[in-house]
Amino acid sequence: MAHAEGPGAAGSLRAGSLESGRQSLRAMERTVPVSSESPELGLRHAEAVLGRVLLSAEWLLPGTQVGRWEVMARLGAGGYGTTYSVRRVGRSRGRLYALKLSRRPGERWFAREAELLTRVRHRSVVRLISHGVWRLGPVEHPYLVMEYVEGESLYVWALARNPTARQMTNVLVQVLEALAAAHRHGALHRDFKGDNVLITPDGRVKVLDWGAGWYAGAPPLTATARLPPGSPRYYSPQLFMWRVLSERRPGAASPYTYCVADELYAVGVTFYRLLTDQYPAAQWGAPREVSAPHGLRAVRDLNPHVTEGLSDAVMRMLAFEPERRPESMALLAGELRQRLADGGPGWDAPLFDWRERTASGSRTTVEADEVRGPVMPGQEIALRDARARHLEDSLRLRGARELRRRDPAKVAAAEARSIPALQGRVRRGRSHPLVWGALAVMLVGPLVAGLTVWSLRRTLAREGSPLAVSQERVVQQMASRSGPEEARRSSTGTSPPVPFPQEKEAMTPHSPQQAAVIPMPARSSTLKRCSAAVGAAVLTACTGAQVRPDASRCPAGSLDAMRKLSLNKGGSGSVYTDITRPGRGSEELIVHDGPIVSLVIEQYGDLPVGTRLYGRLWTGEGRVTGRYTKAELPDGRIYPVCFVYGNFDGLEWNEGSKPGAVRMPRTFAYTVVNSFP
Ligand SMILES: Nc1ncnc2c1ncn2[C@@H]1O[C@H](COP(=O)(O)OP(=O)(O)OP(=O)(O)O)[C@@H](O)[C@H]1O
Repeated sequence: MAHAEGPGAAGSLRAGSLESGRQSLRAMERTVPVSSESPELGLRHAEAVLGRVLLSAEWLLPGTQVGRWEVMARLGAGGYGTTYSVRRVGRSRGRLYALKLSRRPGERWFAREAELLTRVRHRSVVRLISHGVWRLGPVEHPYLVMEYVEGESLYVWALARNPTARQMTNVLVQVLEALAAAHRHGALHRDFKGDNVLITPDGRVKVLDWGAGWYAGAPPLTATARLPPGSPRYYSPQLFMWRVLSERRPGAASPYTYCVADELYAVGVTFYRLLTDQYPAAQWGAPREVSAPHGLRAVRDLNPHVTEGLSDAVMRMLAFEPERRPESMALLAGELRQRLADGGPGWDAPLFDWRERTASGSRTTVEADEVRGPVMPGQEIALRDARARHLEDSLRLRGARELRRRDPAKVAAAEARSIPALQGRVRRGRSHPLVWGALAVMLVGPLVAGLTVWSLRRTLAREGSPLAVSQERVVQQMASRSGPEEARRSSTGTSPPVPFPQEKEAMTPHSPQQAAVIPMPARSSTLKRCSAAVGAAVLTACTGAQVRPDASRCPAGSLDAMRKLSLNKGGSGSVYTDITRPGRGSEELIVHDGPIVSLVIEQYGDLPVGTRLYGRLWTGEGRVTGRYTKAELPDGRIYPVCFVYGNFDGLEWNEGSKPGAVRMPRTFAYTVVNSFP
């Protein structure tokens, strides 16, 4: 249950919080611009502005107490307030919550949001814990305390993950179910967009920001507003035209009655953008053309990777006439669930092509979060705010430049970032086998599909398949719209993990017997296909069972590289055996002879979670042995390494294995060696 905390209970700025604020001076020195290069002077300057900074509801220092809540960090600011992560006072290791503090006193949106969140309880709607008013001097700022959602906004998630149609549809279904729950309670969100949805590392949806919402009998948000709140890009054609009319003839039109059909349209706009990287064009009148029954280009026209079922659902939400949109969110959710259950392989391919890897020198650098520089006393907050906004704008612009293609390294890094969160959940005993399933699917789903699609397209393109040519053309058309730089890039997707020269050597079997089994140098078209592809299906079709390789030296430079990475002989860490094979950690995996790409899921030395290990497996003689010769870190750095799969002796076959198709645990380990045994 959510609790209301009155001004009395909320309390005001306490001596304790001032004290803890002082203790945070060094931290503040990092975040508040200082006017001196000397740390001591900087500290004094920071102390001088401490009072001013503490007095802003927009920039509370860690340690500040708001009612029963202690501020940990600032999460971000929106149109009406600032959100902080908080803990209950006195519970330094307790659970995190999100506290949204109103910028202005007596903000009505907060009461509206609290009321809506109290009415709408659903697993995909952020949970309200408590609400109250924080007194800062004579001013009262309303605040809400909500469950803390560890996750990314829907747009960020989609850009960083390159999800499949199935994953995207799962998200859409959860969104529809959350909004349907609100509709059942006679409430509307009225500001639905991708920025107001968080996706947790295990793929769960939380719809946020209900302050603009509506329920029967809700008091007006402002005395004069006749226009429903929300973002114009997400307005339905009816709402858009009403707005144009009311601007031309103020006072002539009666207030707009926002309804479920408008909310459906906003969901349609969000998913149109997610699936095509662009907003739908504004619809000014009912479409007449048969070829474009909605007056919009269909999602599948713009992005052929979107399945028909998903494209169709989004286009129906965007129908010009409200009565042609789905009857209810719940019905559409049910329909999509059914489509998912019946779905074919198209549902499991990533929605966007992979970007060709750029040279490491051309990688963009990430700007530091800090905002530094000289500042006039008294201007700290305004300047800081302006700089933070500028930083956000440039990050957004950079995001926009990444249209159309997704970067496999970024996807791997994003996936690696969510592993600790999921592991934390497992450790806290709140895990469910499904979590691991979801993790595995999220980890490897996009990669398997991306790599397999890449390999197939590459192979087809080489052989001049008409399908490849036509897909290529569509992709080029899409790329050319996304900017000159993007258009210049080749459209063949990510580069394969081609072995280093030394890697090739370490992987090439030395005994004549082995050489007979794998005709490596042969250049038949089938073998070319094999060597280009990482997709497991292609690989396994091409390679046969082999025996254990001979002992050999480590790849050149690997010993130095491993020293640099603090990787000592005998040390080990856990890996997902094959990043191209999704599934639960507890499930078995069939491995075959040939190249393998594993994903590090446990840090050892300076080899972080999310590192990709490139190597080779051999399955002969009742044991699986493997060697890794290249490590690609999530930040794109590549090192030669000398690891064995499992330990020095490899791993005995599990029951039911046969040469060339051996049952193995899906998660296993690597061991650092100084020569291959
Ligand atoms: N319950 C929550 N758990 C974790 N993070 C949250 C939570 N609620 C909000 N946030 C994050 O806090 C930041 C600020 O959110 P806030 O709702 O204040 O503004 P906004 O959504 O960015 O803007 P606006 O409200 O104007 O649409 C966002 O990055 C948001 O993702």
